[in-house]
Amino acid sequence: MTLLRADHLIKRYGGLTVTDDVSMTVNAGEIHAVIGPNGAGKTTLIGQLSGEIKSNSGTISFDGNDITALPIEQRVRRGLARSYQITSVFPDFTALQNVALAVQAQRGHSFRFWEPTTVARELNDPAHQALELVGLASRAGTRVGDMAHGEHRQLELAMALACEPRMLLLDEPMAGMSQRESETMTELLLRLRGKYAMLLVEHDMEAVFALSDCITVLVYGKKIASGTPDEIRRNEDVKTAYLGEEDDDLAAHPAAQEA
Ligand SMILES: Nc1ncnc2c1ncn2[C@@H]1O[C@H](COP(=O)(O)OP(=O)(O)OP(=O)(O)O)[C@@H](O)[C@H]1O
Repeated sequence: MTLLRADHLIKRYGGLTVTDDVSMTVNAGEIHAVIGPNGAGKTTLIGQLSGEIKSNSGTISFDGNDITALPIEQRVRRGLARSYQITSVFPDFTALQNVALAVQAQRGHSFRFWEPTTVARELNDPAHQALELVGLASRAGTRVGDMAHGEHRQLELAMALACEPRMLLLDEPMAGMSQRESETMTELLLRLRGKYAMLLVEHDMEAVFALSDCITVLVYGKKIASGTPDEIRRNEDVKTAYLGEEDDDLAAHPAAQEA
């Protein structure tokens, strides 16, 4: 079942077309990766889908409803959540407090007339569940400023999950991670697959090929290919697009060399 559908999205900055007529679909429960060389427009596309960036043209529908004109918070309430950047957390607060604040932000003002103890439970229970889901239950009382980088990225995910999404937009969840941390995040996303649809922008090709049901390749804002990991590995246009890329060289990656 198609959960998210983007049709003919265009984003221009002056004379530069950053998203160039991109159409794609993401099915419920599936992990759909968007890859491409630096500057291909991946982060911009995520911004357009989340509502942070206004498209010049094109439409986005979620669960069959047109959400093109909806602001971020209304998209979140419908179940389309972008993983928070760690810069938006409070380092002196605990992990639990930060996730509880994300729950509160998502639920808006509905607690105004409630008893404080009820408010605390209504915020802390889903926050605890989200921490449990990402494997941070034992760190609930830890000050966020004292947590490791990998744990910060898990926390960002917990904050997005606390909003009870149906689909997550994940912009480089493995960025800056050690090999071990990256493997932990890959295992975590694999556990969440099926329950949540995910659009994943990631430079770690090992993770992308291990996780994805479908991969879309962007180059200079244009979609040049979309298909299963096997189809993408074998695609000549994709191999050509990545030649010369030192860091992200798809052709040089073990996952790609299996083909
Ligand atoms: N606000 C902006 N104003 C002007 N140009 C922008 C703006 N945001 C992005 N761009 C340009 O759009 C292009 C795509 O940027 P974007 O960050 O979406 O690419 P990306 O594929 O996510 O790159 P990376 O892999 O390096 O994160 C780049 O050329 C970038 O310089």
